[in-house]
Order: sequence, then C-alpha cells, then structure tokens
Amino acid sequence: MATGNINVTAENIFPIIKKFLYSDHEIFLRELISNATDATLKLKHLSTLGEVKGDIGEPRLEVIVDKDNKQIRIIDQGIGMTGEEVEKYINQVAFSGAEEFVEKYKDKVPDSGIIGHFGLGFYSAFMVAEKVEIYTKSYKEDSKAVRWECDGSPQYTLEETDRTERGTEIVLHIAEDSEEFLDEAKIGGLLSKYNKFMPIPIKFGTKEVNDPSHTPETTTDKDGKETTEPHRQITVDSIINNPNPAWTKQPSELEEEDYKSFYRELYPMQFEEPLFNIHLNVDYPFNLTGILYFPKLTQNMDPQKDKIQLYQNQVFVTDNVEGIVPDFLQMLRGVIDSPDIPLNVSRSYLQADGAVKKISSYITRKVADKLASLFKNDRKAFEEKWNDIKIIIEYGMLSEDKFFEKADKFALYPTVGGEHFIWNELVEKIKDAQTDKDGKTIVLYASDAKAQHSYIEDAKAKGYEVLLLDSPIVSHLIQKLETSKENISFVRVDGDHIDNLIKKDDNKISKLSEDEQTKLKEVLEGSIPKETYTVQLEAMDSSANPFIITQPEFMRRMKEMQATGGGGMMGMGNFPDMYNLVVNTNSDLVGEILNTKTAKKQERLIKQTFDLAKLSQNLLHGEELTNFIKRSYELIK
Ligand SMILES: Nc1ncnc2c1ncn2[C@@H]1O[C@H](COP(=O)(O)OP(=O)(O)OP(=O)(O)O)[C@@H](O)[C@H]1O
Repeated sequence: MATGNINVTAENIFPIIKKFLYSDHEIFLRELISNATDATLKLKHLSTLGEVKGDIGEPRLEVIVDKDNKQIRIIDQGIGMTGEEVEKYINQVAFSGAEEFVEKYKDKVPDSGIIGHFGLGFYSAFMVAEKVEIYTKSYKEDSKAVRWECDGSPQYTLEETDRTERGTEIVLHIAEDSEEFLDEAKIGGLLSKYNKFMPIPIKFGTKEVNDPSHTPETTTDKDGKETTEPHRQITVDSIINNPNPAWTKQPSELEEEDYKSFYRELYPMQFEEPLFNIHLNVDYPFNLTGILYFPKLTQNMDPQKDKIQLYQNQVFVTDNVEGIVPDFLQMLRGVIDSPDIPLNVSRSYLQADGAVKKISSYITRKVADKLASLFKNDRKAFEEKWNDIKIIIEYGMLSEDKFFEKADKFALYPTVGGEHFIWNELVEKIKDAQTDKDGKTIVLYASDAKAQHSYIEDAKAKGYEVLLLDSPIVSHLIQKLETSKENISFVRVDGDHIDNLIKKDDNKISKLSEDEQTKLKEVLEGSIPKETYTVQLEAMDSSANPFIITQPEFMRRMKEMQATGGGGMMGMGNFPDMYNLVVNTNSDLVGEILNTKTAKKQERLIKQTFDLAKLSQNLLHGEELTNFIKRSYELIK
C-alpha cells in the first residue's frame, strides 16, 4: 500500500470547488459518465487495432444508487488504469485541471452557465462525495488491479486489490449535504437529461417487460367466450440511452419516418409533427453534425420549452444556443453536436469567436439551401406550409443579409386570391400594369382581406394584384425590400384612393369648377374634425364612392414599426392616428351636398356620408355608431 500527498498548492481545494460550483453540483454525474465513456471508446478503438487480447464483447456502463450504504457507483468495462496511470492521471493530471479551474474562478462571481460547461473532470466527484474510491484494472496484460481512495484532503491511498474484470468502478461515498443524489428518481432524471444519447449503453436498474419468448394463450370456454392469459413478465436491464441517435448517422441511411421518430424521442411531450428537417453534417473547417426541425408554430407555444439542444460528442451540454445558432433560427428545434464550440467562455466571447461565427453562418446557409430545395422539389407542399414558416423566414430576411439574398429563391409573396409568387415572378407579373408614371413599380398589399375588402375590390377592378402580407413584422420587411430592390415601392391598398396609389398620366376632369371646389372644401372642413382628418378633393369615376377614408402609408408604417420594436421614427408610437378624407368631386352625392339649400340638411348629408365611409374602415364605434343608427332610421322613415 502506498500513501502520498497530492501535489497541490491550495491547502484543500475541495471546499473551494464546492463553493464555486454550488448551483451545478449535478454535473459530477455527467463528468464521471463522460470519463467512463471515453475509457470504453478507447478500448473499442484499441481493439480494432488488435491491441486488446480477446473479444471485448459489448461493453457498457452501469450506474448504481445504493441508498442504504450512501453510495453511488459508476462502473465501466473500458481500458482501466494501472497503478502508475492512477498516479499520473488521477493524482497529477486530474488535479492540475481542478486546480487550474479554482485559480481561474476564485475571484470571479460564478456564472453557472459557464462553470457548468467547464470540464472539471474527475474531481467534480468531490462536489457530492466525502470520500471517493476507484477500483480499476487495466486492459494491459499482467496488470494488477488497484484501489485508490481519497477523502478530499490532499492525502490519498493507493493499493493493490483483487478485482479481476477489466475496467473501472468509481465509488462515491455521498456527503450528508448531498443526500438528495441518493434518490433514484433524481439520478434517473439527470441521466436522461445529460446522457440520453451517449454512445455507450448505460444500465440503470431493471425494468419489467413482456417475455418475447412467450405467446399468451387464448382459450375459449363453453359459451364461446375467448380469454387471453396475461403476458408473462420478465425482468431485464434498463438501458437509459440510445447510443446511436439519428444525427450520428448519414442522411442516406435515414427515411422520413426515422427523422420523425427521432423528433418524438427528443421531445416526448410534443404531439405536433415537425414540418420538415435539415440534416447538418460537416467535417471541415469545423466538425458539426445535427438535425434541425421546423416546428409548426402555434399560438400558445412556449419558447422556453423544447429548444434546440447542444451536444458535444453525444453529451448534452445546454439548450441555450444563443450566439451559436442565429437568432432567427432559435425557434427551430433539434440537436447540434460539435466538439469545436468553446464552452468555458462567456457568451459575449463566444459571439466574437471565429469558429463559432463560421458555425452560425454555416447553419444559416444550410437552412437557406434546404428551403430553396424544398421549394424547387415540391412547390405546392411548400406553399401550403408557408403560413407556418413565414415568421421565421421573414425574421431571417430582416436580420441576416446573406439569408435575405438567398430568400429570393423561396420567400413567398401570397396574393389575396391565394396565389404565391417568389420575388422575380411577382415583379414580372405586376410590372406592366402597376408601374406608375415615374417608372416605379408599385406593390399593393392588404393586411386584412376582410377589413380592406372594398379597397381590394377597387384594385382588382383595375387589374392589379394585391398581396396579403399579415405577419407582425411586415412593415420592417417592406422597408428592407424597398431599400434593397430597385424602383419598387409598397403601398397598402387602403393607403389612398386607388388612382392615387398608382398614379398614371390620365388626369380625370372634375365636374366641379374651381370656385365650387373651394366652397365644398370649406363646407366639409366645417363639419369634419380637422385634428384627425385632412380633406382631399379628387376627381374620380362618378360611380366611385363619394367619401373614402385612407391612412397615409408612411404614417401608418412608422407607427407599426414602432409598435413591433425599432425601426420607426422615435415618438411616432404616441402620435394620434391621422387619416385623409378623399372626396370624389364627380360623385352625384357630393354634388348634392354642395347644392343643398338648407344648412341643416347639408350637415345631415355630410354626417351620414362620412359615417358610412368610417363604417367601411371599421372606424365607427360607441356613441358615434349609436347616433348613426338613430339617424339612419330617421332617414328611412
Ligand atoms: N473511468 C476511467 N477509466 C479510465 N481512465 C480514466 C477514467 N476516469 C478518468 N480516467 C483517467 O483520468 C484522467 C483525468 O480525468 P479527468 O476527468 O479529470 O480529466 P479529462 O477527462 O482528461 O478531461 P476533462 O477535464 O475534460 O474531464 C483521464 O484523462 C483518464 O486518463
């Protein structure tokens, strides 16, 4: 037996480790299982090189919670260690890692997000254990099994032991303040959080299953009633992980159904199927695999739940992928696995890191390429999914210039009639009819097909296309399209009278003389509230409505952009709503208003016509609506 002093400068680093990692004690299990997995993968590798004698079988790990003896044991059948290796790796290497950690963090406020990702390794065992034993036997021929023991002080014991199997068993004697970890359900939960997709099978307890070698017999009694005996149950080892998750396979090995069933495995509480998936697979200049899913976005979706999960070599790290996955894709679900993402750094450093930037733009590119190919291969299916994916795509177009450029190939512009165009098709379709006298192509759009119905009909009557753009961020997107595409301008269909939205040269002649027009304007301005409405006389078709209320595009858009955050003009959000009252000087009714003899009748006609215009814009409410209804009854009496 040998005893010795672990070479540390700090008198006793364990209390420090405990203190610093207070919020993250649970990572000990992930660290020890990672070590056990590494040892097993190394053994498998050496075996393929012919350096291990005999057949290694199907090595696996086992985790045992022994509440009575206050122990947790982690057992592997990996390469094991010789006595010298324990000296070297556990007493020196592992300790220097722990010491380095303490050095680095002792003066800092711990950020659990970062510390949890620091590979503290073997010594994290002391966060929960008052004493740790290692029983280990190396795969090397003639090596003797050893037992190492340490109670958290710098002193350790190392001696030979009679273990015969290859591999390592770590015995944690759980400290009094960590007894919560002796709860099987707690350990089960941690295993499924961190180790659900580790590459080596992990046994944790047993479970009852139907005996596959037994077929229950069905008997028929004298009355012809059938009875089937219950399945025979057998007890089998419970393996808590799937060592070969879908993302570790090649896309060519997987069918659509495999992707769907992996989605269910990742998010067992999700009942909605994903819309489609993107398989990520790259070796150079960084290593990254993964599968991303476009979920069906629903009203009551909780963005904190079922997020993208980040793994490193199949070990769960976090579901906070900020900085690694571009913001607009954080609504996606799935898995990313990359050993190349530095995790023991702060988020701001992460965002500035070159490799991470490359990863983020790779993901953006892959998503754009996938969308383009989905559109190309099955346009109809893509159009059907548009409503579910447009928010993500539009957000991406706004936030990532590269994505914006690529989106010309798949971003859809739907019309109120249910057709879908990509950008070039749209411009081609409208350019002849909808180019104004200054050579600008005007894109007309509605945000609500029902509320803006009469305006849409007016536009259609002229042979114009009207888009239906109803996402919350649409005003930002329009602004971006106007600045990046040449000679294009968007106007909402109720922004003005249709002849003013797309101004052509043919000026209509007004039936009213200059004098009559001045008089009409005076009369109207006397009855229409000036603070909100600007009276604007227009010579239109005599069949067009006499009064039309419009909201100037610029004002409305600025207010909308403010409401959805950023972009708009400061202070616009608190501005009162401003409208134009467009008056058709060629309408017979307008002529009648002008020529009515009594002021009282004139006032009544103006009020009634104005209320009707408001009604068609859904602007008539409360007392005004009550008065309108009263007045209407009077009129038809
Ligand atoms: N179960 C095990 N079987 C065989 N060797 C092991 C086992 N656990 C630990 N070791 C050895 O001890 C060394 C130190 O382990 P430790 O976990 O502290 O650091 P690490 O795994 O090298 O790095 P990290 O800090 O990322 O965890 C390992 O590199 C390995 O050689």
